[in-house]
Amino acid sequence: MAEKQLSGAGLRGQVAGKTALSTVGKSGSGLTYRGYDVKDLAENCQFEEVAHLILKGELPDQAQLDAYKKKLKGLRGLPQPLKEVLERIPKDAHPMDVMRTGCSMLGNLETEESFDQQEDATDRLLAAFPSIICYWYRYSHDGVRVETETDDDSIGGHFLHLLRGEKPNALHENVMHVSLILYAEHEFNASTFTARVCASTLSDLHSCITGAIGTLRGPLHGGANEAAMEMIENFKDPDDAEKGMLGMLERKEKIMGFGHAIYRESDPRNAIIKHWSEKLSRDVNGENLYNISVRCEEVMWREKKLFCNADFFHASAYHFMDIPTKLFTPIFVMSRLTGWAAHVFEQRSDNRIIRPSAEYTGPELRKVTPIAERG
Ligand SMILES: CC(=O)SCCNC(=O)CCNC(=O)[C@H](O)C(C)(C)COP(=O)(O)OP(=O)(O)OC[C@H]1O[C@@H](n2cnc3c(N)ncnc32)[C@H](O)[C@@H]1OP(=O)(O)O
Ligand SMILES: O=C([O-])CC(=O)C(=O)O
Repeated sequence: MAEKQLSGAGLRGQVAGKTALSTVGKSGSGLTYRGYDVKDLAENCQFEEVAHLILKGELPDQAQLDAYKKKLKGLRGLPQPLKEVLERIPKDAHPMDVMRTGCSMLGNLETEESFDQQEDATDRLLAAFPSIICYWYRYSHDGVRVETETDDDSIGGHFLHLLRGEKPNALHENVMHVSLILYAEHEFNASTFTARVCASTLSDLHSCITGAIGTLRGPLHGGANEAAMEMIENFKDPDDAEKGMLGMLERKEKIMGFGHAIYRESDPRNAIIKHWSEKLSRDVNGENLYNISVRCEEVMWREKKLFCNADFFHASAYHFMDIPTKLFTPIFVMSRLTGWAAHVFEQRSDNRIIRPSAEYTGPELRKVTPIAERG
């Protein structure tokens, strides 16, 4: 893959630190986690294997995977004070705000007292995030206090089970593995950089992750999958989508789910999730929405040479699994936690406080005028 010329505002193209965790947009492979191509991982691994790779350095063998899953299963329960906080968050709150509060509250109840607790604190969050979002969602929307300690085999299965009140089928659990793998890690993206800046002050893990959640929430980053869904569900058919997209382009509107800060001609995660979106569409008679999405992709490439990023076909894939649109970005959190935390560990292991300089554009040095003489 050709590398994009990176320069200009937004720190684009500037190396802000070192990482051994992933490569993005490098020749030979679009995206690697610790040397493995994301396509290879998505085809051959479960998400828990990839979480182990990112957080602990290597893919697990079978015994290690079984032990890791057992550990995570045992960490799904929520403390009563956290449940009480979740019950007080209104139904119309944004689920990303619920995630942010849930993470922060857990940091009060189970504070990371020293850095040697960092892996356990991360595993706890990994197991608890689906419980947090579903506990709030089911309580606020259905009046149900769900039992979060399920025996589901996987994090994605646990999430879908709590959300729907019944175990997911194999296809849906498999797509969750793929999706969580695709979203797990992405070098110095905005939310990860937030986590690293926070870590560089020697702050605690929950603060780093809470800040990262807030950064991921925006529509230019993780929030794009929700924004893409809101756009495509308003189109009647592919021709209507083409007309709508052309209008948006003419009005110079940003179209969510397209473009990327680093990739130039494709996001390697797109083809993978697109494949699964198509498969899911056939399962639920969702061909029209899938075809609308494909037409959007064609129009954006033809008109602007802009391609779908990881978020665009995630919208239809999640929709076909009957996941409410506002829960799309919290799924990203459940996955990206692995990348964020691994970057926090990496920052801590070789730390210097991150403190860049600014180019000053304000007034020259001046004297304070006494208040009575101002105005
Ligand atoms: C998992 C993720 O977080 S992936 C990213 C998710 N975000 C989105 O999908 C939001 C929509 N996309 C965007 O806003 C941008 O493409 C970003 C934020 C992802 C990257 O921003 P940048 O690095 O500034 O983009 P880039 O330099 O490639 O932009 C080139 C030009 O294309 C335009 N452009 C880029 N993306 C889009 C888009 N989605 N719709 C319309 N125009 C776009 C830019 O406005 C810019 O035009 P200009 O030169 O006239 O100002
Ligand atoms: O790298 C980025 O800027 C955004 C992105 O795709 C991600 O975080 O997955």
